[in-house]
Amino acid sequence: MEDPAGATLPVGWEEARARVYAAGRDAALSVVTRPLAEADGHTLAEPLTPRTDLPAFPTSSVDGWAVRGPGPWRIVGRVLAGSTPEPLTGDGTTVEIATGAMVPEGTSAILRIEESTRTADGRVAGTPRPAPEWRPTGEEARAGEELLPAGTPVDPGLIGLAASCGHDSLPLRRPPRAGLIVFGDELLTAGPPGAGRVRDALGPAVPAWLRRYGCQVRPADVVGPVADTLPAHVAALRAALTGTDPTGAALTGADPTGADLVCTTGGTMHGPVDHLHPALQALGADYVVNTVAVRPGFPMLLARLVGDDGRARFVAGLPGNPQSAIVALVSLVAPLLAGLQGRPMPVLPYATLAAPIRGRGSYTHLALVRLDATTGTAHPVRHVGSAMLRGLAGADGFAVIRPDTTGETGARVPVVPLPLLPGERTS
Ligand SMILES: Nc1nc2c(c(=O)[nH]1)N[C@H]1C(S)=C(S)[C@@H](COP(=O)(O)OP(=O)(O)OC[C@H]3O[C@@H](n4cnc5c(N)ncnc54)[C@H](O)[C@@H]3O)O[C@H]1N2
Ligand code: MOO
Repeated sequence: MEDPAGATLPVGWEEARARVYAAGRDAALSVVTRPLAEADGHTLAEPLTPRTDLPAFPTSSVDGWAVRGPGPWRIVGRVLAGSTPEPLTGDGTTVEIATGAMVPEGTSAILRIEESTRTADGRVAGTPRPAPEWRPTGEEARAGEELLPAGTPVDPGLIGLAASCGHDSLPLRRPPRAGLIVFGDELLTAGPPGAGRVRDALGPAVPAWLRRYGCQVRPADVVGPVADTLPAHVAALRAALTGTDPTGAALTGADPTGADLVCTTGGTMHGPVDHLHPALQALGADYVVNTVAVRPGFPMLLARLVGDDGRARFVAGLPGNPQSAIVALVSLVAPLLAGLQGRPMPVLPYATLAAPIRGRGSYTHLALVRLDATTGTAHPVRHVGSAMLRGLAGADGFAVIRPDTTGETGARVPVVPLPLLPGERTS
């Protein structure tokens, strides 16, 4: 979208998220079949259904005696887990049964071993509990019943369920492959900042954030700082998107299909050495989103390139200011990745503001907060300038203060989470 002066008009934050999610869905990664042991971190491409009823047969929940009719009962055999028992045909008979064993046809009750006694002539006596001591066929699920929908992330809980449902492998969407290109001649990659130069804070951090969103990022796919020239920008982007080195040769060990998503940092504005927009133009990219009405981070963008193979690949332009880059990750990259994997749009949790947060006029304000899980409250943190990372390193996410509003104490607001792992930020 262009205004009459030729400058791009920023799109609303919610609209931008909806657009990038839809673009991801339209370019959803192809479906592959993977054995269960390799399925973690993938996404269900089809609903998960059991191959049989669960349990597949009536299953004893206790060690004891499967009895028929009134007691005492004469012992006629034994059934262990893992076999198909003969039916109990006569009243007054019993078989010893193990937990997990298939209950013989004709069983009227199961008597726990510790609640049974023996008569003088060796028969089993006792009173079975009134509630059945076995799990009936189909108690947990019926064959073909939808247990989890397509788009569900595969985690260890799902993997265990799939195995119990009888699956050896599943149709899945793989984790996206991502790369990072850092722009900026002023960046140092080692040692303390000074003399006009700052440390590259994004090259080491963004790949780790991307991995927490489930991306595969290989060390070789993290490139830069790239020289502040247009040809260097074009070459770096082309190489990352195609899996070749900047001279066009295939990279040793590189995936010849390139990354699904390439993030870049810096150069999103139109300064003298900001080459991202001209580089995208040179590569024939089209914008899904080009600047967003959000503070900080408004110059963020998402562009799409369709390769010779017809596949869409994406470039997420993260602004150079370090906090703004992370705002762009949570704002655009997270919904894009959800779409690419066929997952639902991320649902934002709500929290109650423990202190006021100012609005940013007609822009959405993403304000770093620490969450208190016990009270459900969000607490603004300090040191939140867009060039700073101090506040972010102690925060759980960003409170969303909608355009033309102020975050009053006590207001319920959505929170965009940082992709933290269990145990992080617990102190
Ligand atoms: N005339 C205007 N100038 C700027 C505006 C504006 O509206 N008008 N907006 C500012 C905002 S807001 C942002 S955000 C930045 C975005 O600029 P770029 O994406 O082009 O980023 P750079 O100019 O390359 O760098 C900005 C800033 O961030 C530092 N930086 C860059 N990369 C890294 C890194 N990997 N690690 C640490 N720090 C990094 C860089 O040194 C600059 O200080 O534009 C403003 N300007
Ligand atoms: O929006 Mo800039 O991204 O405020 O620092």
